[in-house]
Amino acid sequence: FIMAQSKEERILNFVLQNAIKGDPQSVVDTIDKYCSQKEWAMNVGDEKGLILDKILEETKPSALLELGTYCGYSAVRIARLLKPSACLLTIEFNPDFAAIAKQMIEFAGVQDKVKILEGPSETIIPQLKKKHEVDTLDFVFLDHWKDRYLPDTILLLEHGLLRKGSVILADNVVCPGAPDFIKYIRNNNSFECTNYPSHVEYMKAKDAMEKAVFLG
Ligand SMILES: Nc1ncnc2c1ncn2[C@@H]1O[C@H](Cn2cc(CNC(=O)c3cc([N+](=O)[O-])cc(O)c3O)nn2)[C@@H](O)[C@H]1O
Ligand SMILES: [Mg+2]
Repeated sequence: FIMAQSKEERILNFVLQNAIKGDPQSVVDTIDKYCSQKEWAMNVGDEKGLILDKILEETKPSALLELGTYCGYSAVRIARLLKPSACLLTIEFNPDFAAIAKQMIEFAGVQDKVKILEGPSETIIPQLKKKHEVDTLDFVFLDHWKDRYLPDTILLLEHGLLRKGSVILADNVVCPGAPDFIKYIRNNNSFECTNYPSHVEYMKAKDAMEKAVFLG
């Protein structure tokens, strides 16, 4: 019985049945279509997605980290813009969501540029250098629990994962908001911050993204 599935399974099935296999743009557009017309879901979405695209095109990153894979919308959106040698590591602790994201990423054909790391960010970030052969990160996308933005940013610093020029981009700094992260990052002279006003995905409510460039 179709409604017995989870919302995330319905999103994946809609993509498998309506998007073009191997075409990441069609996967992104199809998720946006479903989530704006049928069931809202917490993807970064098309409006904030264009801001993400622009910052990626300016940064041209090779080593990327995303916190909070969910259904894989932003992993596909990011990977579609990466050069062949670039690699996005994305951390997800919910095994059901990780399984859905894996299928979404493979259907889009970007699996060679994306690696899903299953587990909580607080456990995996300290393992990135030794276990996942990361040197430093060029780009970090924060889109997981909002009260983890600050502690995980501090973990990235403590583990030497940021270098001069590393870009951190945080979703939802207005709604739901990440006030402790914003207070810290805007008052820390080692970061140069820029705010990008926008709206909550698929809604009229105000939201924003914050870019913080590490100055070393
Ligand atoms: N410490 C963590 N480590 C690994 N994965 C995590 C962690 N915290 C959450 N996740 C995963 O992030 C995914 C997405 N996620 C993000 C959030 C928090 N984000 C929001 O609540 C949110 C809420 C709205 N909203 O209410 O309008 C809009 C947005 O864009 C949002 O990101 N909750 N789950 C989920 O799959 C979850 O398992
Ligand atoms: Mg978000």
